[in-house]
Amino acid sequence: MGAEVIKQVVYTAMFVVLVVTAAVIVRTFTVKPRTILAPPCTEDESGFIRADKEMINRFQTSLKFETISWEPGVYNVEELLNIQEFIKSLVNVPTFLAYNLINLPPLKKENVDCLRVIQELEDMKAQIKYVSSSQLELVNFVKSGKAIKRVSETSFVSSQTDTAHHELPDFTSDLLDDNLGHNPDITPDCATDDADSNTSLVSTMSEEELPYLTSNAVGPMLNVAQERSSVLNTVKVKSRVFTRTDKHLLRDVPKHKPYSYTSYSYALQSQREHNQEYLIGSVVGKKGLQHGHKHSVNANISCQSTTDIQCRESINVVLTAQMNKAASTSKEVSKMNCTGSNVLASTINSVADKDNYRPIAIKSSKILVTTLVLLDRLQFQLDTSSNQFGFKSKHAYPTVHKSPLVSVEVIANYSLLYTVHGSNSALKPYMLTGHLDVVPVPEDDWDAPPFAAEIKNGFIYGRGTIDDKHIVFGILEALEFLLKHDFKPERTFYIGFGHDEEVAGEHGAFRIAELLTSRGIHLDFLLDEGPGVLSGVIPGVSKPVGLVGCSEKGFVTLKLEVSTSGGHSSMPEKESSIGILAQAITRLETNPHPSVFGTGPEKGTFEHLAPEMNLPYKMVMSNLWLFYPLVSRVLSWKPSTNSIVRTTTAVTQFNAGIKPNIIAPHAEAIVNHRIHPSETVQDVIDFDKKVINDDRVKITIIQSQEPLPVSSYDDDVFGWQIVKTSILQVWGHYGTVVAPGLMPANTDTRHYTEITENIYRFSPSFMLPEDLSRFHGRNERISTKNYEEAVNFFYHVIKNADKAKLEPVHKHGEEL
Ligand SMILES: CCCCCCCC/C=C\CCCCCCCC(=O)N[C@@H](CC(N)=O)C(=O)O
Repeated sequence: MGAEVIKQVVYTAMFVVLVVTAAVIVRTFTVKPRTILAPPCTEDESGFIRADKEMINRFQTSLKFETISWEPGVYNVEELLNIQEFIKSLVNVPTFLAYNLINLPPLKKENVDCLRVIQELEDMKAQIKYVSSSQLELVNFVKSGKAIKRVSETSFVSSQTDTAHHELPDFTSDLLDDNLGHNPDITPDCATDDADSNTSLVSTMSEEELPYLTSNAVGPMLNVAQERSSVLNTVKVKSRVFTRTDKHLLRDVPKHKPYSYTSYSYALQSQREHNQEYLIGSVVGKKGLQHGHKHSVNANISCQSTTDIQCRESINVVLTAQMNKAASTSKEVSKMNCTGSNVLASTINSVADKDNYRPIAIKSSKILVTTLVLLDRLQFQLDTSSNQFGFKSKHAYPTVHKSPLVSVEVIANYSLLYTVHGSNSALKPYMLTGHLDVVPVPEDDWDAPPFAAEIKNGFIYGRGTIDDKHIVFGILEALEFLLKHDFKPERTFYIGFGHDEEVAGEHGAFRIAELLTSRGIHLDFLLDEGPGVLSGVIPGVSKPVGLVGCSEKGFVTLKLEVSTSGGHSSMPEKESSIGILAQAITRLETNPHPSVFGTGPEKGTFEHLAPEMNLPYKMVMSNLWLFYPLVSRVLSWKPSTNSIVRTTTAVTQFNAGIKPNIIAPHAEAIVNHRIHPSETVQDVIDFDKKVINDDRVKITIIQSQEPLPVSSYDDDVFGWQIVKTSILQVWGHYGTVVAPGLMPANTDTRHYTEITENIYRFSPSFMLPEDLSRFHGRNERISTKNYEEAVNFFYHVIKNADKAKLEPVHKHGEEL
């Protein structure tokens, strides 16, 4: 009886194995490539867009500009004076960015949304927690007269002195009378009084001291910065006072206008004697007199310290003080249009010429980057309806910018929205997006300088080459070519270039999406940056894979903190804050989030690629129902493939301790998770808490974003097919196959989920495994050939998407 049962079990098991094996074999040999439905472009319509010298040159020029939006504004004062000239010299540089810098229309006060500016100022105050105490500190400095005294005591060397002393504004008085920026009684007339008291104050100063007085907004700033810095070295401060800045920096006020300006810019630079660290501060101010009434004095102060972040904070305090003042004059809005705007306008006018209010973001070998996130917060709404950009004839893409079919809007001061008007309003519009900003270069040990756009062995090196200026300029080149060849689209499409994607797009893409939503626009599909054409990256596939992100991982950034009593290092407790936190971090790293492979769009990746794989892989990948655990394990080995298998954990910052013999009472770390689409932010936190299992570790959320929805990659979905077909048109001759996938990083697409269900992420970059680390890393580059392919890719997208519907091209489609 027992033997009979065993026999039955063995037979059953053999039968099961046989059936499974048969199923695996059948499946392996019957999988077929997916259908392409979208119509390819015909050669005669297109020709091929050849990347000639000019096209490459336009792209190279774009790489010499850096637009970063994530650090507080920092100017290299030494070079400020060159900028105006530099900008002028750019007028004929045929680049899109040059147009951005040069040809924006002048600020029109009547178009400034005052209430919004003021609201933004208020928001800003709320965000900057340390402001009130530091501001008080500054004001007290000034009130006690310490500031001036201290500045005078420091060994200043004046390189230039101003000859028109009696006209110098006193920024200190602004700070004082402003009463921390909350005095609602401040009016333009108060500014008149300020100016008078300045004069008397000035008259008590000796000739030599004058420059220091005029820098008295910087003086306390430096003092605060120095006080906060724990370095006790003597600081030698070199004062450089620029003469009347209308000569150097500011515009000449047209004589016929019934107002006049006196404008000033002062800069201080200090150099620590031994370690060559620099502290640079600048004050830019403007006093306006209009119709006999003096307007307020405004100042903007910026500072850079190579070593002391506190310094920058203190400078922001002063800037905020000025802004607070502006906000407090809201009563006067109607009279003065918008005082908040004046603060900014004075800043802007100080570095740009007459017709430009736009801040400058340039980096070349000569000019240092300036970044203006503080200004970003104050978003002017410009009236661009007249489309009066002065760049048209000079611009690199004149046809695009002249075409009656194209309108351009500046969004949130820096971002751009192009509308290419189609003739058939029955066709649902689509959108192409990219971003203008780049990430900084933390180290410059590149094979070629990161902002020189040098070509070496056929590759253009530069920050932004693959992230993401090739998209911005690829789209513009393709559109220029098409319009030149009389292309008149039937389907309307939008092109959105955000300016702050690298910091989550909360100003640029967010506002573009908001605007489109307010216009009731719903898109058929949207295409943004994403993975690319990957060769040798996906295991088992020898052909290049055009991987299109159909979803995007979410993220949560957590702060982990441990606080203990600290104390003398000679009598330590058994555990320290650092030790406890380190243990928590170790637990997180040694207990990765579980594999959820196969529950998101990565399943589609392998379903699409299985038919293209070599036999063993083909067998495994076309039978994921059986081999999930094995595949998941193999994919976990490499960071790039591991990123699609699970929610990842990256410990990105760790801070604790100040001195070798002090036990750090406080330790904190930042952990950045990228969340797989089948999980949520809460799942991740719950998991972490369980793994850490220590109540002494306080966990707070810094920022989070749920994973984005999965867009359809069915054969009958228009957008998917457009992207797929266009990839094959450009890279098909390499035997490229297209597959849907999961975008492991984030893009601007998070802001567009309300206006379309079909979001695809694909960068027209040909990538080998070693190229993946070039994103945000060293030696970012693109081959000139690849750039040409990028342009042609967008050419095909625009042509393909202009068709009304999909038509089958291959008949052999079969579901897996
Ligand atoms: C079997 C499939 C293997 C899949 C391999 C994945 C290969 C991925 C290839 C390229 C990834 C491209 C990553 C570019 C990221 C650019 C976007 C970015 O950096 N975003 C930032 C900022 C933001 N928008 O939040 C980010 O932190 O994610």
